[in-house]
Amino acid sequence: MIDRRNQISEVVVTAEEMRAIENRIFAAGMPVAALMEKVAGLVARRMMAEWETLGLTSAKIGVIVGPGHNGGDALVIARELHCQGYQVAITQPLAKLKALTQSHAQYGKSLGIPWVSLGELLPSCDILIDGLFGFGLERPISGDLAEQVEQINQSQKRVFSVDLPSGIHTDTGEVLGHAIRADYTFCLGLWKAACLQDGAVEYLGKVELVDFGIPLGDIEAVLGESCRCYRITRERAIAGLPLPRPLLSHKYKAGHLLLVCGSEEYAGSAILTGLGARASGVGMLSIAVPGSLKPLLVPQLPEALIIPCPETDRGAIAEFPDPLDWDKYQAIACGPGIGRSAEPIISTLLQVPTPLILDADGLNNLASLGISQLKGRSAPTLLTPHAGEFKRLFPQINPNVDRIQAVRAASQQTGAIVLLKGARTAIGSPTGTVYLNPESTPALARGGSGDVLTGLLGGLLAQLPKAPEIAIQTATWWHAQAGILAAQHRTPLGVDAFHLTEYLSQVIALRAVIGNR
Ligand SMILES: NC(=O)C1=CN([C@@H]2O[C@H](COP(=O)(O)OP(=O)(O)OC[C@H]3O[C@@H](n4cnc5c(N)ncnc54)[C@H](O)[C@@H]3O)[C@@H](O)[C@H]2O)[C@H](O)CC1
Ligand SMILES: [K+]
Repeated sequence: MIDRRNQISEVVVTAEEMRAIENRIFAAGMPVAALMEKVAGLVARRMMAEWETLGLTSAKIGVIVGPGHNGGDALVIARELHCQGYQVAITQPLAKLKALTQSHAQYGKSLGIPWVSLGELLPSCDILIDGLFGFGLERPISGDLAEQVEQINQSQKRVFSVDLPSGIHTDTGEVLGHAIRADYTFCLGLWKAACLQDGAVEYLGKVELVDFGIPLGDIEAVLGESCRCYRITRERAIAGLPLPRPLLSHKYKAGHLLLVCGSEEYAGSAILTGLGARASGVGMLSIAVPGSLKPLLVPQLPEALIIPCPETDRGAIAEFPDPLDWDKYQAIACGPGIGRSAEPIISTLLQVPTPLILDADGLNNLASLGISQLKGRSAPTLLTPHAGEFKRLFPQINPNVDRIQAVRAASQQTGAIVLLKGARTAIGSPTGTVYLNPESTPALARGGSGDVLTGLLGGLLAQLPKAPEIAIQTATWWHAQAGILAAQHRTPLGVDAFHLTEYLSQVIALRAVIGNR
């Protein structure tokens, strides 16, 4: 039972995949009308439960019915609400309806549910149900329909979307011309990719999956093993925590991380990255910084071994001290605050056969060297760009539309794991698998928060050097959850990077419910 719920909640599909899964169900004998009845009945019950919680049981309901089966779902919902005593009215912007949708419309009319224009509906209802389009949207919304969508958005009514906010592209999350802004989206059966794409974030409102019992066998038959897209659930993230620690552990068994960060100009970066790493529970932490930063770091991170490096005349790391025993590190994380002229440092690190994270100026220097430098790497490389850094590294790939395809392409091009930061951070692996973080907070859009992630990820990677794809999912989820908790306690304005580091342990203690792990 629990197993099914966990598995379903981590699957992410495209429109094409959803249609193929649905077709298998129909081919096996499930009548289309029966499935619609089941799905829409579940949604109607969830809506009524939600309105009870919100104190909206006497709300007047306006239902927007589109031409396809999304409209059919909306009609079943409208009928159920009407039968339960809700005051319901329907608007149908397009005359032509698919046969099943037409049949539900006919029955709805026979029950006396009023059919009105949008102009009449809007002033007379409190809540709107959006059943205009679902995953069948095939072209931009235009003309009179576009005007109606804008009227809906301007009406400020509470909108509950069925499957997706109408006008949102199911795979990319793009607004196709115009889209309805939902307050609540009930995604049907499996998570559609749009629910985890940045482009749709402002249109989705609160999102909820309505599991209607799709057989796991049908999902597996369609998705197979390769090119899968996963939502990073709490369970997936917790599975990557290096807990429980072995009872007979010692510090060198919990990984040794080398951070390479900081410069005279960005001295604080080294501290924030170090504090992020500290929260990971890493056994040993070494931090290579320009020599003059050592006195600054020791009081902040007394447990760390500080490696003072020769400096450039601008106070950046010029080179690593010689000799440096690279073999003792299980992971290296480089970039925060190192400055733009650190190409020799990056070139050296690329030769080291140890899992390597590059972030911030580590990425900008890599862009100057060229991503072809990654080809010869014998250990995993993890790149953690924001959209600007991503564009410098991959000028041919647009990171702002379909972020799933963007990270997949970048990862396959370089052989590196590529994490594209955003409201819904996307992580691509060279196998084609993509991982998406479902929840975050704009409070994290702030200088230094990425440094904390780099440290945290480095610390986890040092403990899981053979499982970089697990470490990066856990770090991404953990960092975002710490931001959410910090924003709850301190308001979104109080989530500076330093305080964020203090919430990393708290979030594990509170949210992971790890018991005695
Ligand atoms: N996933 C499932 O197993 C179930 C899904 N259900 C619901 O069905 C829709 C998908 O239904 P479909 O009929 O394929 O598509 P839509 O309702 O989204 O609309 C298609 C309809 O609209 C026309 N159209 C497309 N784009 C435009 C446009 N820009 N302007 C005008 N008209 C457009 C197109 O020609 C079609 O006629 C899914 O989202 C669920 O809500 C089932 O009810 C249950 C099982
Ligand atoms: K919809």
